[in-house]
Amino acid sequence: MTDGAEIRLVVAGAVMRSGRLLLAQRTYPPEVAGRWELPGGKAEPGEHAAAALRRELAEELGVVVQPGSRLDAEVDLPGPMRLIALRATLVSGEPVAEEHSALRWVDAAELRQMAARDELVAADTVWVAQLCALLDSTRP
Ligand SMILES: Nc1nc2c([nH]c(=O)n2[C@H]2C[C@H](O)[C@@H](COP(=O)(O)OP(=O)(O)OP(=O)(O)O)O2)c(=O)[nH]1
Repeated sequence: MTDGAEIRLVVAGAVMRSGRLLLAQRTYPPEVAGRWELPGGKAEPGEHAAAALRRELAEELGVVVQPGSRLDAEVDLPGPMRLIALRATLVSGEPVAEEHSALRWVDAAELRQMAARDELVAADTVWVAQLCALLDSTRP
């Protein structure tokens, strides 16, 4: 238990298209700057995960997404925060890095390679196996 501080929910989006996953490169804080993550952000108090993801991806990437099912793992982060990820489908718009330094679409092999090279935000490595399986099953 903590000192009673509320645990803040962080919702990340696994946006997949044609066997590729959208990754975004963080610009801050310094300890994770340059590493790649699933785009997303903190839910407002009382905000549902899907609504938070729609809002964050509109703000960060300028797109409309349809949130879907949750990835298996969740991660407790300092703060305290709890990180979850939802699959998401692009409904309209093409992602633009409004708040990240870069975006890239990776296939399963590239995602595995980035994880092996320690290029991902540490917490996100819990999803690599599941994401690779999903990417391989949706490859065109
Ligand atoms: N968005 C996102 N955040 C992640 C991931 N993995 C991970 O450890 N985090 C951490 C980094 C941050 O400490 C926290 C989310 O912060 P954020 O900076 O994305 O949140 P936000 O968009 O609401 O930003 P802010 O207004 O608080 O600056 O969760 C991930 O895949 N996506």
